[in-house]
Amino acid sequence: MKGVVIKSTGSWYLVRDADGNLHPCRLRGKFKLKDAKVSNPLAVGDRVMFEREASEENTAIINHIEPRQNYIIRKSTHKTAHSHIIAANLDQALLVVTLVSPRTSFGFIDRFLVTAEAYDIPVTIIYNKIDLYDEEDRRYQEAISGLYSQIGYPGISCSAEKEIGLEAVQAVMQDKTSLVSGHSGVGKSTLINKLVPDLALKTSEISDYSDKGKHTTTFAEMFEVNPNSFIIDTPGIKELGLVDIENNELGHFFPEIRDRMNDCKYYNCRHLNEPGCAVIPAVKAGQIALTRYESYRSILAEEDNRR
Ligand SMILES: Nc1nc2c(ncn2[C@@H]2O[C@H](COP(=O)(O)OP(=O)(O)OP(=O)(O)O)[C@@H](O)[C@H]2O)c(=O)[nH]1
Ligand SMILES: [Zn+2]
Repeated sequence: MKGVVIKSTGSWYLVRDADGNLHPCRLRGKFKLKDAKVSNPLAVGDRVMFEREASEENTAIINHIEPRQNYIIRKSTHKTAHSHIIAANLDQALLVVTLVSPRTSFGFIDRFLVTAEAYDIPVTIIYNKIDLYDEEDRRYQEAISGLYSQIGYPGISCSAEKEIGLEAVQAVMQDKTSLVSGHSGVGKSTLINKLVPDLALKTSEISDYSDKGKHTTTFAEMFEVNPNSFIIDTPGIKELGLVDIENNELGHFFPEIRDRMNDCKYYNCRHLNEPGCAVIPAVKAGQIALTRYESYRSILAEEDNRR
């Protein structure tokens, strides 16, 4: 049978078949880790084939993993330790941010976008808590969402709590598997609760299975919004770890820098103070937002420090 992993605990997996039935599964022993730097062979979102074992009543065995279209990892903070695959086969990421209560920083947003670019995952930014806006906040919001949509990250404004604008969120999720991210307190849980019918029921159904496993540490869970649309929630994961980015590659992950860097005089221009740089004049002329350029510089400096 075919299915999708909706929960992974490390030692066993919960797989959803095409009819929506859940199957606790184990991985056939022959699966070795192909990538030695990664600690888990299978993650939420993986498409698998599985079969029931005659001897075991309740557990099925996964015997095939489909190649991944993409995946996101969490890098370990220890240099020697393994990275963890958080989720696989994502169509898009929805980054939930708030301009008030609390205000999401540009640094946080841009870092997330760089990672998503590196993984080639499209991002829509969800501006939540618009019910708290005053006139000034509204203007600010328009400027910020204008800035990001021009670069290629469309925005949706909503209030999860007051149920404003949720149809638009639903529309972008339709027929897709979406990762929902955002820092603590932006309203991810509130939003997911409004979007996923019977969420409490589904959560308890999943945790019924979890109790049977020994290691229940979970990194991500997948929920059905409707038969063709899924959300991947990553409780406890605030940021995606930056992937390894070579020194002069970072510009590739800022679309507005990427568009101009071919005109720089030096092929390895870092767009800091090099002569003949095509990026710096665009920042000065206001064609590239200063906040974006500052994020670029700050990520670059951090990468330098890690070397
Ligand atoms: N005014 C207002 N408050 C909201 C809205 N959405 C969520 N909240 C409130 O914001 C607080 C945080 O919401 P959560 O849904 O718990 O946020 P979260 O992103 O899941 O936070 P973590 O679980 O810490 O990751 C709660 O008190 C919510 O009631 C909104 O649209 N408007
Ligand atoms: Zn340059």
